[in-house]
Amino acid sequence: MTDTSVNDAPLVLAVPSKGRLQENATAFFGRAGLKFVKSRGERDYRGTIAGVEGAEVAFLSASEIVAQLASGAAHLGITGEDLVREQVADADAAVEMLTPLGFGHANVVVAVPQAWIDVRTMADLDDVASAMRSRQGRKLRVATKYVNLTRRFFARHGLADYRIVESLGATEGAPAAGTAEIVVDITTTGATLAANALKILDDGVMLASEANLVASVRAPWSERALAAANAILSRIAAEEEARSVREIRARIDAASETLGDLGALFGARLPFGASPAGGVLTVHCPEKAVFALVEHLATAGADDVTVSAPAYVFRKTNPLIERLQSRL
Ligand SMILES: Nc1ncnc2c1ncn2[C@@H]1O[C@H](COP(=O)(O)OP(=O)(O)OP(=O)(O)O)[C@@H](O)[C@H]1O
Ligand SMILES: O=P(O)(O)OC[C@H]1O[C@H](OP(=O)(O)OP(=O)(O)O)[C@H](O)[C@@H]1O
Ligand SMILES: [Mg+2]
Repeated sequence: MTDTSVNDAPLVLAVPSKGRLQENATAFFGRAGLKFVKSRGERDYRGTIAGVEGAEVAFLSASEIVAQLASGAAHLGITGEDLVREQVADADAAVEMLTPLGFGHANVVVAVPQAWIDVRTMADLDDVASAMRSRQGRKLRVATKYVNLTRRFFARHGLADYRIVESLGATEGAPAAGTAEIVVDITTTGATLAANALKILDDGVMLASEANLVASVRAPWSERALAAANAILSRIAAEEEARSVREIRARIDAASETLGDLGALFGARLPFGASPAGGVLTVHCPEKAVFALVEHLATAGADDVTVSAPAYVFRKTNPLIERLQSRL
């Protein structure tokens, strides 16, 4: 590749196109004003973003998104932390988790048959595994698709007498089918474990996962790609900030300096600066502090106190872009 092509490489944003994360991920980008355009119709696996220059959208499965972030084929993507920790050998070197997204919650857990009433902890499981090994000469079989997470977690608990049976689906059925004694799998409601008469060990939660916005450290971060990332991340951050703040406007007799330190008192700030006596004051404050602040302003003689929820709050810089830049 020549220098110009590297400098020109577009940003690739990888978006779940199927499975559990698809709907929430699409809604998430929609809230941030990021609308995907598929020029060749619904089955097109490549798209663009309306109004964002230099960005391509790749529609992929959650696990393929991890692979592309790890290799550097995609710059940004949404995927589950479970898949990142499982699929990427040195995840912290290859990718940066920019922010958790509040959906796609699921735990990766160690589950054993409910009938094993004396087995409640990893230490109990270790006893079972050692006994199987010494009395029956065979190893405890663990059905899972989370091979690497399982090896790491079992090693941390000093459990060595086991063998992994790789599972590609319907993992919870393995004990009943006789292909493994226990399972490591992901769960949200617990319904599938219960239906298969399995229980989670007390200390058997290996990872509490949720969907994350993830950046690739290895992708070709051309100037063009960085500019596109800036446009995307500033919209996402503006929507995130807007969701957590309320804007309060009021006519007030006193100058804003006489109101005390609104930052210390309410976690609020004056985005457009201090207001003079007899002027209009604009305050941004956390949602939970709204009524306390309104009462504080009323005490100072405020009138027409109007509270609204902004759609976006754009700042010169934002935590997402700062996190990304700190890694490039
Ligand atoms: N109850 C759940 N079960 C499984 N995954 C969940 C659940 N809740 C949230 N997730 C998240 O969704 C991710 C994708 O799971 P999903 O089953 O949708 O994948 P998929 O689209 O079938 O992809 P693949 O074909 O690669 O398995 C999981 O890795 C996890 O991070
Ligand atoms: O705790 P629950 O709410 O019951 O969810 C857990 C189930 O969901 C997942 O399977 P999925 O439906 O994604 O099918 P898959 O195994 O084909 O990915 C997971 O592998 C469990 O089987
Ligand atoms: Mg699945």
